[in-house]
Amino acid sequence: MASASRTVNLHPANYLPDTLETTTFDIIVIGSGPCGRQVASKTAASGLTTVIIEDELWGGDCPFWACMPSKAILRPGEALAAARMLGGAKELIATNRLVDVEGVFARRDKIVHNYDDQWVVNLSLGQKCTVVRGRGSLVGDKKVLVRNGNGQQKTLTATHAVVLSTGSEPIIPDIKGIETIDYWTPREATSAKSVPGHLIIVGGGVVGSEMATAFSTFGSKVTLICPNSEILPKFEPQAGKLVREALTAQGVDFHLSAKVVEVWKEDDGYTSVKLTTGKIVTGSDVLLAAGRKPRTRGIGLENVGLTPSLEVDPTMLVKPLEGMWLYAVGDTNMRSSTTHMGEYQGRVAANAIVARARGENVSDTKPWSSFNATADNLAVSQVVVTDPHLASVGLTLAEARKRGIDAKEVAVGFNFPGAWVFGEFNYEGWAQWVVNAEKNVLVGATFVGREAGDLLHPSTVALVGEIPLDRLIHAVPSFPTRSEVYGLLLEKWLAMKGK
Ligand SMILES: Cc1cc2nc3c(=O)[nH]c(=O)nc-3n(C[C@H](O)[C@H](O)[C@H](O)COP(=O)(O)OP(=O)(O)OC[C@H]3O[C@@H](n4cnc5c(N)ncnc54)[C@H](O)[C@@H]3O)c2cc1C
Ligand SMILES: NC(=O)c1ccc[n+]([C@@H]2O[C@H](COP(=O)([O-])OP(=O)(O)OC[C@H]3O[C@@H](n4cnc5c(N)ncnc54)[C@H](O)[C@@H]3O)[C@@H](O)[C@H]2O)c1
Repeated sequence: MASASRTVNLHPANYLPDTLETTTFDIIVIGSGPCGRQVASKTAASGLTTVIIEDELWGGDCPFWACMPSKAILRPGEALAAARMLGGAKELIATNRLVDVEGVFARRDKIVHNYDDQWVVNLSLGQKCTVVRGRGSLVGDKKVLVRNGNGQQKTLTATHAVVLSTGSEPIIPDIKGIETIDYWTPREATSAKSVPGHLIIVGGGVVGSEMATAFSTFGSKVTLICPNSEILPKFEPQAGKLVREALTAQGVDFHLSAKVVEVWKEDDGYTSVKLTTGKIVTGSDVLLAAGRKPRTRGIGLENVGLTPSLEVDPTMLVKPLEGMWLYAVGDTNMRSSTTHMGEYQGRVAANAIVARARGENVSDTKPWSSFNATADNLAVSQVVVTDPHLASVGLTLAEARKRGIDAKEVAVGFNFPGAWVFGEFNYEGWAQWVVNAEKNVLVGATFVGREAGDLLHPSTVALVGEIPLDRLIHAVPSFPTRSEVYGLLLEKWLAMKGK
């Protein structure tokens, strides 16, 4: 069995509620994750006094438990695989396809600063924010109680706004016997100290697919169980299929259209799971990766007449609530659970808070204004760090058509010189645009290919800027680079239009 416990360094002696010199701030932010800190840094920079409350590691999930450690453990396997495509490099790499796991974990520990959060605290202090460790909860309009484990507590008052940025927590599926096993959540996977013999992953979304990629390069046998007919169901079906085929080639077993109905512990310490298909799979460890829900329990929403599922307007103001003082950003509002989109919401919320504090009315702003998180609806971008990467922005073809858009699909492969230099004529990939044919602009894009995540951003820019595709032909990709795929997409689209 792999061990899951971690030591974290919280510096608990510092920044306690009793050390606060005042209890009144212009802005109170609950949660020091990337999204809360984004708001706080901007409100503080504009001269509004801002306090951040945090009851775990300062910095939230992204730097310690989520984005950074997951990408840290994925990158070595990916780099090795990329080098193995190249004659002249592959001969120098051991034929064993596994990474050096101890080295990978040591690098991960460095990247997460050994679970010591002082560097992020220093960032917040440098941004002129007041820092306080404890659990925050709403106790009335603009009133937040901060309480720590030692019984210290203070009630803080906001003169302008309270921002909820409390993040999300894993959904634990309702499976018979689940309470009898010692399962992993994503935290135990990204902070693993040893390698499971056989990891069973429940859920075929982003976490499930990324962790299947990582642990198979560590030498674990991996079985992934997904209730949908294809993995990564939020993306283009062809993209999920390509990632699954690559993982299958790497030795991962898939059970699609299957749910776990029961789990139990075997006498030898292994865990068995029974599927809706009747099959039983036995492994050393189980990772639950079945999605996330807002971390809103126990934060006092009932004290201001709200329920745990928060709805926000385009400025991130919580609806329906009088007084325009409560905002929710990042995973808390579950609009799109990524760091970059949550930080974007944080920027929009900060703009609105600062403007409202000056007495401006910013509630009826147009899409794409600095007070309106329009991209949440039209331009969500994401790179799934599987091997190959799955990078996407905007709408899928099906979503676009559902919205009544005259959407056309343009899809090409990666058979061109810029891709050949990354392998030996064997760089495999798929690029797809979803075009609004009537307006001649992009509404969606997907790229699948090894290390292809960075190909996405030009499409995001074209989509947000609504650049006419005829104009884009003047943006000439350099030769020989993988960006040549843009030329192929454009030529295909112009041919489809008969130009
Ligand atoms: C395994 C994994 C990998 C991921 N990889 C990526 C990736 O590569 N790229 C990407 O963009 N996204 C990734 N994500 C998603 C990303 O981690 C989240 O979207 C992001 O962390 C959300 O930031 P946040 O500020 O909303 O919340 P969080 O980062 O969760 O921060 C919320 C903070 O609030 C604190 N808090 C909660 N309640 C209270 C309270 N009552 N009082 C005081 N403090 C409180 C918590 O302790 C926490 O520190 C990944 C997620 C997972 C699970
Ligand atoms: N690279 C990145 O940007 C990155 C990486 C990891 C996570 N994240 C974010 O973190 C969030 C959480 O990721 P996630 O993979 O947990 O969620 P997800 O929503 O991406 O996928 C959840 C998966 O679990 C399945 N599922 C749901 N109920 C189930 C059940 N009862 N049994 C088995 N499977 C079930 C779903 O069908 C889906 O395939 C995502 O929103 C994602 O955007 C981002």
